[in-house]
Amino acid sequence: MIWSTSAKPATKGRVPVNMTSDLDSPLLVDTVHGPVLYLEDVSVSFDGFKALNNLSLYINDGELRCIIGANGAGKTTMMDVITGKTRPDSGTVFFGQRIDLLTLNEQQIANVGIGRKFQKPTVFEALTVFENLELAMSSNKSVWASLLHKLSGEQRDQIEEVLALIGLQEIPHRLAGILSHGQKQWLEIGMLLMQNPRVLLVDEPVAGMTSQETERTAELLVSLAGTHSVIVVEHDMAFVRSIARTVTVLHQGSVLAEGSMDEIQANPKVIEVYLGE
Ligand SMILES: Nc1ncnc2c1ncn2[C@@H]1O[C@H](COP(=O)(O)OP(=O)(O)OP(=O)(O)O)[C@@H](O)[C@H]1O
Repeated sequence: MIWSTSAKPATKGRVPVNMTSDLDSPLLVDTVHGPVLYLEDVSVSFDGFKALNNLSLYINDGELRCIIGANGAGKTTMMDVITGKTRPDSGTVFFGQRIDLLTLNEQQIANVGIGRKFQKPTVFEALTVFENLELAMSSNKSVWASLLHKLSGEQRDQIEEVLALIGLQEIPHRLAGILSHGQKQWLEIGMLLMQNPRVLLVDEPVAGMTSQETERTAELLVSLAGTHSVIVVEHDMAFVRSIARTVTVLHQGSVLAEGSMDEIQANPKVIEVYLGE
C-alpha cells in the first residue's frame, strides 16, 4: 500500500504516554484520512532471530481481516506488538492518525479501544454469563464492587444487546463453568464487546469447536465487522474462506501476500511456502 502524505499518521500530533486520562475514550481515534491500525517497518528480534522483519500492515476501519501463516510466521508476535506486550526494535505502530501505540502500555492500549481475545477462554467459571458481562463492563472496580454496583438502565441494555449478539440471551443466569467450549468463547468475545473496542484481535477462535459452533462463530465475527475492525488469526482455512474479505499471509515475519482468498490460494509464492506444505 502506498501512503499519500495526508494519510500517514502525523508524528507531530503523537499522544504522549502520560496523557492517560485522555485515553479512556475510543472516540479519540481519528481514521478520517487512513486506516484504524497502521504498522510500518516493524521488526522484533529474539536473540538475533527476527520474529518480525520490517512488517507493514494496514487495517481499515470496520474491516474483517484474516491473518494466516505457518507456525513461527510471526502472527502472535504481531498481536503482541499491537497490544503492547512486546516492544518492537524498530518501526511505527499507530491507532488511527494520532495515537502512537508504542508510547502506551498494555492497559492503556486496551483502554483506547483495542481488545484481544486469546485462544483459551478465560471467563470467570463460578459466575453467571450475565455477571461475567457485568464484570467486563467495569475495568476499575473489584469483582465484588462490580457485582454489588447497581446497573443503570443503559448498562442493562448494553448487556442485553451483547447477550443477543453472542447468542446467549436464553441463558444469562447459567454458570459460565458449565457452558460448552463454543459458548465460553462467545462469552469471552462478549466480555470484550462490553468495553466497546474499536479493534478486536481474535486468536484462533474456532480451535476445538464443533462445526455448528464454528458456523455460529463465523456469523458472529462477520456481524461485528463494520462497527468494529476485526483481525482474526486462524489456521482453519475453510473457516477463513467462510469469513474473509481480505487475507494477509505472513511468512518469516513479513507480509508474503495479501488479497482475497482466491487470490491468495492462486499465488505461487503462497503455494510454495504455505499452502503447498
Ligand atoms: N519470547 C520469545 N523468545 C524467543 N523466540 C521467540 C519468542 N516469541 C516468539 N519467538 C520466535 O519467533 C518466531 C515467531 O513466533 P510467533 O509465535 O510470532 O509465530 P506464530 O506465527 O504465532 O506461530 P504459531 O502459529 O505457531 O503460533 C518463532 O520462531 C518463535 O519461536
